Amino acid sequence: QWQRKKKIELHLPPAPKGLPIIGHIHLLGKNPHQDFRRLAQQHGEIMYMRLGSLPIVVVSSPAAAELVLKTHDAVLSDRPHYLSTTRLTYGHRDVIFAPCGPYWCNMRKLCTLELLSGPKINEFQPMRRAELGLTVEGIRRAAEGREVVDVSARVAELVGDMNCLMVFGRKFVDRDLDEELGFKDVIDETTRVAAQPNLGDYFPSVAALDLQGLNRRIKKLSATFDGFLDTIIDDHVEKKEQEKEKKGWYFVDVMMAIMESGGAGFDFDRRHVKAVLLDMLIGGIDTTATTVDWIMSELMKNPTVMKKLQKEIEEVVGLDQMVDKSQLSSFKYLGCVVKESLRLHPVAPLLAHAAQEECELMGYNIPGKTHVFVNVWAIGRDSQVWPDPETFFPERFLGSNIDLRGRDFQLLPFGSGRRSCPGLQLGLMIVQSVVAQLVHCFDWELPDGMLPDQLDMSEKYGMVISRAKHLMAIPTYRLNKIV
Ligand code: HEM
Repeated sequence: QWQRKKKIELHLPPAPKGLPIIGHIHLLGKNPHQDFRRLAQQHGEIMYMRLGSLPIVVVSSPAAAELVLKTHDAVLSDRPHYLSTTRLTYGHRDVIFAPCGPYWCNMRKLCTLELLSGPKINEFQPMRRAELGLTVEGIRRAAEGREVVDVSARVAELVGDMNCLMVFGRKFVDRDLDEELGFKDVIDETTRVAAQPNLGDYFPSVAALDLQGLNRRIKKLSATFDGFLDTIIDDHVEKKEQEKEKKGWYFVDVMMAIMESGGAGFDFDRRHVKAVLLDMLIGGIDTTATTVDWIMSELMKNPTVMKKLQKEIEEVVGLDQMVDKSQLSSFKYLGCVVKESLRLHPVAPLLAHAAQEECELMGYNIPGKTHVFVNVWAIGRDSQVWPDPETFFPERFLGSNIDLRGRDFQLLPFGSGRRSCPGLQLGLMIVQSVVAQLVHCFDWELPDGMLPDQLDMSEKYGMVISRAKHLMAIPTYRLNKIV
């Protein structure tokens, strides 16, 4: 009776009309971020919905985002837990899905210190430069034969290699992870399956039936990763035995050393190591590669912007050499292009948070454990926030001090607050250097006489929103000599 009374007293945010039992599930299709935006246009910047038995709140304005990510950050920075993420993360022993608390806080600090800090990022700069050089050379050869290049696949491979070299100290070929699917394909498939609405999450009583077969698929994928990570860890243990005196430590070694020392100060076994390593793979590769993919797509769709960017880089670098990392900070227009692309294509369109306990938001009651989504995708396309929002126009950022690091709530591609992306510096640096190099070293043309405005920009929903179709283009080498 007390609970019923409490329910009646709750002043919940406005909600679309729901149905008995299923609530609002029927209102969501293949692209929930787009559906949430459409619904928010009718019901407002803060909206309450129920997916089966699961209460959710969606916010879709900079002011509401600030309340979630700054004002009420302490209460709203838990993560939603789903059947898929629970399995993939060894029961939330990672960083991305770990509940707020000492474990999450310590692991996040550790990842920042050992992999994502400025000095660590610099340590791996020569490796990243060499990998970029290999990719440019591969594309240059394709250009000689006027081949159509799968830009999406090349970028994914490059970013995957860079990331694996930093985390594991070696690269992998496709079949190292799965006999049939490629490395990036398995990561892609995982983020896609994990993001698919699972009836078992909405109706826990039918979870065991696995009506959509999603639990089976995620079980198979997590077994693939588990075997892969076990092999890597075993290799490192063996290598350490043989090369005791050698330094050359990679992130995996640091994790293993903490585990073996027993001095973490919190529970830390092989499952924790694997969960965190998986975060660095899934959190680092797909996000960065997809960001580059969207930027290259927008540049090919907008040839005048491409030319202007090439000119900016050429004026500093000339046409006799590749771009050097030290030159990146002088490319103001490149910064605008990156921001503008992330405004239209934030790779994580919904920041997924959860309420640790009941709180008040914009005068409404938010019950404890409610999932709170910040629709960054909708904010980036809101005409009240951005003039002519659907147009790709990097110049809107010239002379503006709107930043993408989480200070300005109209542009949140890396989130904001205590759950914001710890890989921002690394991710942004890789994005800028890859785009600068691809644009500087090559002219790009769409295949089969396709005109720029015919390029299909459809999205494919997942934990990361990627292009529905790979970006294909014909490169022409534009430097004066082979570098
Ligand atoms: C362009 C590249 C990247 C983008 C756009 C991006 C974006 C994001 C976003 C939007 C979040 C969630 C923020 C929130 O919930 O408020 C996040 C979290 C996270 N990202 Fe990134 N990210 C990128 C690169 C990376 C890289 C390179 C790594 C590491 C190798 C990384 C590791 C993480 C981790 C561990 C979290 C979870 C943080 C936590 O829950 O405490 N990210 N990222």
